[in-house]
Amino acid sequence: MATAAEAQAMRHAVALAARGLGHTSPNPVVGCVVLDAGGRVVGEGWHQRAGGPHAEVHALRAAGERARGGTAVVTLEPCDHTGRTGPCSQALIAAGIARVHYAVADPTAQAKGGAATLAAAGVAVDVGLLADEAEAVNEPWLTAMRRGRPFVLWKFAATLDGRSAAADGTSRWITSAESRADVHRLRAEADAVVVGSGTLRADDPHLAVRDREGATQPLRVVVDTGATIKPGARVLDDAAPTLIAVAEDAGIAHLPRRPGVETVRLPRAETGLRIPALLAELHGRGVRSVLLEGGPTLAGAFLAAGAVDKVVGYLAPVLLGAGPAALADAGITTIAQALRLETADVTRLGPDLRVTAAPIAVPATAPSPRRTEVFTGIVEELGEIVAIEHLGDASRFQVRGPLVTEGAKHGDSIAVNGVCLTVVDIIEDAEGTRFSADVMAETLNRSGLGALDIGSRVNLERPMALGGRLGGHIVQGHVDGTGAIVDRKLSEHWEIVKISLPAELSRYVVEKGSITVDGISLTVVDAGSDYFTVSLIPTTLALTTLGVKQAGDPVNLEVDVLAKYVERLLGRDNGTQDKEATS
Ligand SMILES: NC(=O)C1=CN([C@@H]2O[C@H](COP(=O)(O)OP(=O)(O)OC[C@H]3O[C@@H](n4cnc5c(N)ncnc54)[C@H](OP(=O)(O)O)[C@@H]3O)[C@@H](O)[C@H]2O)C=CC1
Ligand SMILES: Nc1c(N[C@@H]2O[C@H](COP(=O)(O)O)[C@@H](O)[C@H]2O)[nH]c(=O)[nH]c1=O
Repeated sequence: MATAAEAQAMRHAVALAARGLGHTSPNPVVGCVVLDAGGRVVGEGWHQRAGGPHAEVHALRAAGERARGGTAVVTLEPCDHTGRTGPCSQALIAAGIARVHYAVADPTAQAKGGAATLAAAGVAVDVGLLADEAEAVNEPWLTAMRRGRPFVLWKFAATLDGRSAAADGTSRWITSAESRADVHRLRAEADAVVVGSGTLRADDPHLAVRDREGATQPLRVVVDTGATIKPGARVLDDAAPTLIAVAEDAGIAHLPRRPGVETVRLPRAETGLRIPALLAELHGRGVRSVLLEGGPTLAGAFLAAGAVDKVVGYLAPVLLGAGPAALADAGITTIAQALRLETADVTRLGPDLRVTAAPIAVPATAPSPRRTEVFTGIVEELGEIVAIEHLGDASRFQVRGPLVTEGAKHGDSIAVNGVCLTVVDIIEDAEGTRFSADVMAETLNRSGLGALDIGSRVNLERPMALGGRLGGHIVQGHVDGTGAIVDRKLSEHWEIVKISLPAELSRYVVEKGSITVDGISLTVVDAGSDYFTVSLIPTTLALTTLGVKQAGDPVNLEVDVLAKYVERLLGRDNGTQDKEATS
């Protein structure tokens, strides 16, 4: 339990952290307040710039000897590593701090562990004080660390009838001076401001921060597949650095070559450049937060890629009646696919309204309203879990699987150990291409996915394509239950594996029938009331999880859907059928 003084100190620490916004990338913003043994504030500080002292060091310096026996209140778990500065955990121990309250755990493998080091040194450690506030101030950095790509805030300015420009393409200005000044605050807090080539041509935008003293200028990024930018474009001046993203085959001889202006070649998508590749490039350059300033076409592509974390719309009491909408095609064709947002804030700015909202996370393992996928149980690739992030009672898995990830996009399905998951993100960087997918608590509990760890191998299969071969049998990717490997017996050419079977599933399992084990379509050799056996050929052993799983390891089971239909048609299911399936 925190005292009132500690809670007040944390509130102040969050405000201190906010002072670093826009200056600390690629580091987080962090605030710290030190209380002496009597609960009086004796030091405070915040991380002011990357490479500079951390918040704890500033606060401890200010407190001096008064820190001994006192409490440090800090918005993020103190770091445990030596980077450009020493570990804060050691600094706190050396200063004689007796208790540490930190609000949010550090999600990075490099820095986390400070809490454990402090506890091992006898410091009392508490986590979670004002965690929501501390999460909010560090949202861009935390999102970037958790998702492996920069946080993206899409900003647009629109008339009350939803237009972002007039019919002739002019759009200056729809919103008021107050709103536009607020946009410069957003630019100052962002590491990069991004626009598409359409906006570049229509507006010749400048994209730098203006009228904000001490602001760190963001990287100006133009997404210009064909390198159409004119040498005299305003973004090419020296007010801020500029990155021109072009296609791998674009001619760039005419582009200016001077300090502050860089060109990067990226792979093409169906339209324009690949958004995940753009974000990976920016992430690699230390960009943790992107302000996407449009226009409507590029914003649609970001949304379709699942790459918008927050939206801020400035709505002006203006009508145009014609002209481009604030958002162009985002891959949504029917109302069931509408991207629903949760409004976080509505503020009046002069005559305008500023609405801030975030996409509502749809549990990715919920039945899709859009389609029913069909798998065949022929595993395409043995993938690997490379990260697991805990999001409340759900988990976000990052899975390495270059084959199934190729050409995949946000919203696609991939069966992971026989569980149909929806791709949230495609992540491309030096570590290779991965996809991330969310798994609800219910699925974690009811399938073997909850037992997976970083490094676990997983069977991966994309849904069957129209006209593809049905190599195995019809697999839905809806796990009915879990069994466990009972034993494995080697024979000369194959291995007989015995797997335990939950009692409620045994009626669907018959000799020579089909069953899906961890997403693999297999033929049942022998079926008992609480077990079945399958024989595995060397190829299956080499290419799937069943080659490595040992006695006691859990496996996901999906019984043959035909058996369920037969049972229902014969009226023998007592209405219980399939209610237990996980997804
Ligand atoms: N009110 C507001 O907030 C804003 C209004 N506007 C207005 O919007 C209009 C311009 O909008 P628009 O033409 O949609 O321009 P965009 O800025 O959205 O640029 C679209 C272009 O970006 C390029 N691009 C690169 N990669 C991709 C990708 N993956 N997906 C889609 N496009 C990609 C494409 O051209 P290519 O591949 O050839 O490079 C595409 O045509 C102007 O009238 C401007 O005034 C613009 C911004 C904000
Ligand atoms: N029209 C419009 C906006 N347009 C956005 O501002 C960009 C111009 O930036 P700059 O050249 O730096 O002033 C332009 O390209 C587009 O992205 N923004 C707004 O807040 N309100 C508006 O009414």
